Amino acid sequence: MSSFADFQNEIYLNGLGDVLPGLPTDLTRLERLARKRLSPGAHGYVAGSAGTGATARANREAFDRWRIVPRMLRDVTVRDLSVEVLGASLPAPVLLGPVGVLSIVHPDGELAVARAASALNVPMVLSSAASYTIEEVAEAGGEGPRWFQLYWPKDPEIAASFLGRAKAAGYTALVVTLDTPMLGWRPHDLDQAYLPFLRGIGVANYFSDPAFLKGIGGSVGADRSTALLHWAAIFGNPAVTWDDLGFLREHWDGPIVLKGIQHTDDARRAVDAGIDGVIVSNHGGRQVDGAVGALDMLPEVVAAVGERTTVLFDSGIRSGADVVKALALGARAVLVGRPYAYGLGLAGEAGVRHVLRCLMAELDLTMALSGITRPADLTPEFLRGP
Ligand SMILES: Cc1cc2nc3c(=O)[nH]c(=O)nc-3n(C[C@H](O)[C@H](O)[C@H](O)COP(=O)(O)O)c2cc1C
Ligand SMILES: CC(C)CC(=O)C(=O)O
Repeated sequence: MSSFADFQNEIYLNGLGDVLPGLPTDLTRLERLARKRLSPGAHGYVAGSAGTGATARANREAFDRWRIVPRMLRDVTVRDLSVEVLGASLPAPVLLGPVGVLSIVHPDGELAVARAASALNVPMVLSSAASYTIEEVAEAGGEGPRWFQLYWPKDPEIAASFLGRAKAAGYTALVVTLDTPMLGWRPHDLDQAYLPFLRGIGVANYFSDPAFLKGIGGSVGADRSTALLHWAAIFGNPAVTWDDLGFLREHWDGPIVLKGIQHTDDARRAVDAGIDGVIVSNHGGRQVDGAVGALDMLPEVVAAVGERTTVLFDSGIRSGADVVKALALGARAVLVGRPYAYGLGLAGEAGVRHVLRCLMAELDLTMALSGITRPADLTPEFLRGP
């Protein structure tokens, strides 16, 4: 695709329904449609956030406080959205972030996401808590780029086994999520008594893992309750500290990225420990209620470690303009979460492609109309801020 915005002309010429699965092109409207179409339990799980929702709101408010200041007469005919991230070239500064349990919104779950990502050559970050296994998703994604996200389990043998499986299945980078050693307080799910795992969704990697099975006598068994209880016991590891990062290096020889960094000191420690990148993220506001908006911390983290490491960002991205803002504040690329889960829920693989194409086309147009032709040229000077 020479210009992502050609997509806009395709829509004008052929009509939305001929080019897209008939879904809204504004991802906030897509979100509202998903609320109507998904089951209350699944919608509540995806849309929900921690406590009163203050952090999720703070994520959006942080974006609203920054405004783009477009520049004129800068020849924006030819644009190139590609960026290099951890040694790989991406078609645009956008990745599909790790979202687990996706078969709650569509039976094809992560398989459909892998196909959509592969079609656009966008990296998909596969969650440890996916509904399909590391190997199944790799096969669905074919030659497409893929990263693996680790939820650091209590049992180091399971962690090592996951990393070995991911490596063997062609996942190139490792994302280690630090902000979820346990689930946050999520009233949406508590009130509906809805937790995907207890319904056996999101445990595919565990139930197919020799190290996990060893802990329950070799197999899951017809009554899955023993296996599920064991899963709940080993899923998160609240005891890990900075001293344990060496374990990751011992078992993973590719790039390692820490997800959930919000404080500059943590970012510095990560870099001092030889980590290849950080994701400034508060898990989309799903973990700590009353936390700072993720975008509010991005400039500080970039100032602290931006010259020494790759800084990525997620939490609250809903439009191409949001991507422009995060990039101008120093992120190399962004990850999206809920929007593509809604696309998946509404239209399967085509819905995920829809979300990616809309986001990239809008990013391309917003850059062009702001006088920018390459992501690397985006600097804080293009923003007016708090
Ligand atoms: C339904 C759902 C499941 C998620 N599962 C994971 C996961 O398995 N691993 C992980 O690191 N983050 C997970 N996340 C967090 C996302 O990776 C990401 O940080 C967040 O969704 C970004 O915010 P956004 O939804 O506003 O784009 C999940 C988010 C949602 C909404
Ligand atoms: C396995 C989970 C903890 C999934 C997750 O990260 C989330 O629901 O936010």
